[in-house]
Amino acid sequence: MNTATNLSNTSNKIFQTVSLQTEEILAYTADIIVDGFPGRPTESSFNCSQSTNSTGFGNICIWPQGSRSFRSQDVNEEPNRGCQPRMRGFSSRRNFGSRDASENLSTENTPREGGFGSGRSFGNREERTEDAHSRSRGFSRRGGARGDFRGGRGGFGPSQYNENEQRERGPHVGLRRGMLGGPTGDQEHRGFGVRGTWKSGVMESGDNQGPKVTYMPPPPPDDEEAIFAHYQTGINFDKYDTILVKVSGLDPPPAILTFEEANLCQTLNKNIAKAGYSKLTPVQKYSIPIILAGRDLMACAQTGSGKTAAFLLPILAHMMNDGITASRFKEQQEPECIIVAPTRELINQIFLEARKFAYGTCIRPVVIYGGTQTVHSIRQIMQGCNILCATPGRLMDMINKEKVGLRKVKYLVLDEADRMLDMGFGPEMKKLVSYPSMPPKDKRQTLMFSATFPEEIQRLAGEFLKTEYLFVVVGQVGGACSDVQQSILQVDQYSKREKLIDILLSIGKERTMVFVETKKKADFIATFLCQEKIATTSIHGDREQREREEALRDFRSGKCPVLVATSVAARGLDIENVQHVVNFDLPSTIDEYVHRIGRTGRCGNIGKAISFFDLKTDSHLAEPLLKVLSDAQQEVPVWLEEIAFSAPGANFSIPRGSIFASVDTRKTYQGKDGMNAGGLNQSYATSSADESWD
Ligand SMILES: Nc1ncnc2c1ncn2[C@@H]1O[C@H](COP(=O)(O)OP(=O)(O)OP(=O)(O)O)[C@@H](O)[C@H]1O
Repeated sequence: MNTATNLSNTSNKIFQTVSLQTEEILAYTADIIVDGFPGRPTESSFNCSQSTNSTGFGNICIWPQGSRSFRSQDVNEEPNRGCQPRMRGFSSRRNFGSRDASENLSTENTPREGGFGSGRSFGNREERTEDAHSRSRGFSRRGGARGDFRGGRGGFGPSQYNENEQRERGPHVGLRRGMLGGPTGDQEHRGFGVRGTWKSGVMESGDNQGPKVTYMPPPPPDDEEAIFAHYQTGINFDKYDTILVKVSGLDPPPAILTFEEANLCQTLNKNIAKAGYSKLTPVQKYSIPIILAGRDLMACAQTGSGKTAAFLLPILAHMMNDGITASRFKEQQEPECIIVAPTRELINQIFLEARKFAYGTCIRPVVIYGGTQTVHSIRQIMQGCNILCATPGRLMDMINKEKVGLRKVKYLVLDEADRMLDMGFGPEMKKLVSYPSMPPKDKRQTLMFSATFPEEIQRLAGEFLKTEYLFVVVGQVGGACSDVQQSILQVDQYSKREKLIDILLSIGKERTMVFVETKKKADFIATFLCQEKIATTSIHGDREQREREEALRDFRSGKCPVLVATSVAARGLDIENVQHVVNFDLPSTIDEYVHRIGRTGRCGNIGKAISFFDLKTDSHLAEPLLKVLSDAQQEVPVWLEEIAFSAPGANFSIPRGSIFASVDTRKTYQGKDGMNAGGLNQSYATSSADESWD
């Protein structure tokens, strides 16, 4: 209660918030003294490198024992304190500076569920806000030493904090109340009105708008060995062949069984071999011929099953066949292919894949994303660009600056398409496809990939695709990868940290991603783990891009085998050897759960996912969790079953499609006379499948 009392002296408003959440706050924070969350000293400002080197804890730092609580005005003073792990445990200090606490409260008070317009509906739409983030970071710097608290950058006002925090909390639920669909498109105004940094649907680049982002990502290594570095497929790779594949839509071309059947050019075949690919995965067997045939495609396949190559290879093959010449230095580039993805790290990864497969050709892929210097993006583009890999905010910025022309776009790829079309990014995507110079859908090929595809999104996606698009489903739409052994443990908020430590100690040095619900908590938990001498780093949307990339490098290299992450790292990231995922907090939606646990068990390798289920907050997930577990042939705890069955409105007789669209929604929504029924529901099994579709 001391915490609450202190806070009440500061602000009644805050106090009210505290009163509601005191228990939770105490559970997380009362016995932790950390370095002024949400920020913590950067290495440069706090000389953390010493601590980093000596502890091997990456870029996580702990305040020394005896430091007082953090308040924003401390910013200028902290650099002299140094940075080292405390010697004692976590129990001694409960002294929270008011602002610090108010931020904690903002975090914990953010509702788990929120509808349209609640803020929740922005999900982790990190990209749209990239420059807004950057600007606020920049402003905070003015008040302190360069590179000081990142925590300052988001501002301390609870409302702003909440907004940032909510963005990171995974997919919103607002979508279900209708999103892109409005004919007037005024959702954009609704969606963006909350922030003053969005004009005409395009994020201001930062020019004349406060301090600019100066980060220039280092160029990736360009020696052949680095370009083609890959990890081994796992023991279950061949089991992919037993998964049922369903293709719906008119006249789908037959699947191919081998790379040779794709008739790719020699250079591409060489690159495929150097990448260590000898056998197609199911999504590749079906998607490659469909894309080669010039068809639009929506494809849904489990995490880690090779969706990236499934679209890159046929696009590259087309481009090679078309005899695309190297684009020359020009003020404005007109790429033939645009690929968009929701997070910076993911788009960078896709770019690296594109670079790998395009190696030795004159096709030039380029990547641009937020959190980096705009001029750097412009420079990259101007040097020539055939395939533009971009996050939405930066892409729209470059289009508006006339650095990217859309006239020649033949291929538009939405990776993590359900995320790209939901409330967070949907308006930008709609803007992109309705841009005057963007070829209409019948003049371009539009391709969408994800492991999850809620029905509402499928319907929205239809607007972007030609009517006769094909829909490929490998396994169950929204199904978890069966190579991930899933366990659900009942753990309440107060016991989570202790349980996490137990798990991590038993895991040893195996690479583990720990997902939490908020950016703030990511910092808390990462610091807590460092304090416990577990080398940990963190990634979330409040970290500077440089720090995010450094965190990923440290995690990939094994320097920090534990990565605490928000949903920003839930989708797409393909990191070798991630053996465990821990959902310290369960996400708010089942789809997000599927993506998170899919960071392990990739490409036929096996992995484990442990999730803490808190009865107070996670009961709404019991039913969909039960379905995901049973579909993936996982053990379902009896208690989970009981909760699921006792949940109000629980109804296990509902068809799966109402939660997991196991059918093409065109069938559901267009009725018998819509899409030719003869063209729908062709089911295929790649081999020996003895299961049937439900
Ligand atoms: N045919 C193949 N043979 C060997 N390795 C492959 C093959 N296809 C893909 N891979 C590798 O499998 C890993 C996972 O692929 P990828 O990242 O494309 O999966 P994904 O389906 O997009 O996953 P997510 O849903 O998480 O985004 C990558 O390391 C990729 O290089």
